[in-house]
Amino acid sequence: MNSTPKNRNLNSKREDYLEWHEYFMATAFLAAKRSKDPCTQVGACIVNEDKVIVGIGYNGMPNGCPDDEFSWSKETNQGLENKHMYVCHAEVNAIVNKNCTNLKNCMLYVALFPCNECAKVIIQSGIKEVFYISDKHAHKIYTIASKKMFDAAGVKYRQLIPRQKQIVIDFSEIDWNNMNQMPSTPIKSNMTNDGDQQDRD
Ligand SMILES: Nc1ccn([C@H]2C[C@H](O)[C@@H](COP(=O)(O)O)O2)c(=O)n1
Ligand SMILES: [Zn+2]
Repeated sequence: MNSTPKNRNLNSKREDYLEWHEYFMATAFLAAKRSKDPCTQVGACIVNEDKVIVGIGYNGMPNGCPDDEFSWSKETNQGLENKHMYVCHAEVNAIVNKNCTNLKNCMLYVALFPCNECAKVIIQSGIKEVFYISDKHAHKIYTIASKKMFDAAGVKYRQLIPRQKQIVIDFSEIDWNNMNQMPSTPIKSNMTNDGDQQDRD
């Protein structure tokens, strides 16, 4: 997939570029890298009819609920110490983070098939199609409920089978000569706050 300058033909169009589905799903997977969930990191990316990304989200604690204070455990049945009480799913965060008026006829890309709570919000938002990679909870009642609602509401869903298992992001690609000669120094970020996606300051 990634060709180095040495073996790349610089006189004709690249052939190994990402196709749209891969690009949007990879964007969802990149967003998932922001998740603090120790067990499962999920990202979601919403795309409009013009193939413009209009919303991105990942699973995380709600606004104002510090992710180093709220429990990330799921081992306990003690309701208040179980993360499932609190975590906002990636799909809902992508929907509430939308940067357009409405999501009518949009497509949603998400790693895991949406649960029933997200399915309700997806339907209400106007999203018309869901692309996912894994349906590993297909046997669970909440997934069956999701599909029942999607079928009734006319929301299509389709599993994506990626052409390759991995897409590598290599920061040194943009300046191959210089960056590969540099000692590996940490990338400095000017973002002082590592707050979650709703923290804008
Ligand atoms: N479609 C989905 C499915 C799951 N999530 C989130 C919810 C939790 O933070 C995590 C699943 O945790 P697990 O039960 O695997 O420990 O993934 C989501 O955002 N969207
Ligand atoms: Zn959900």
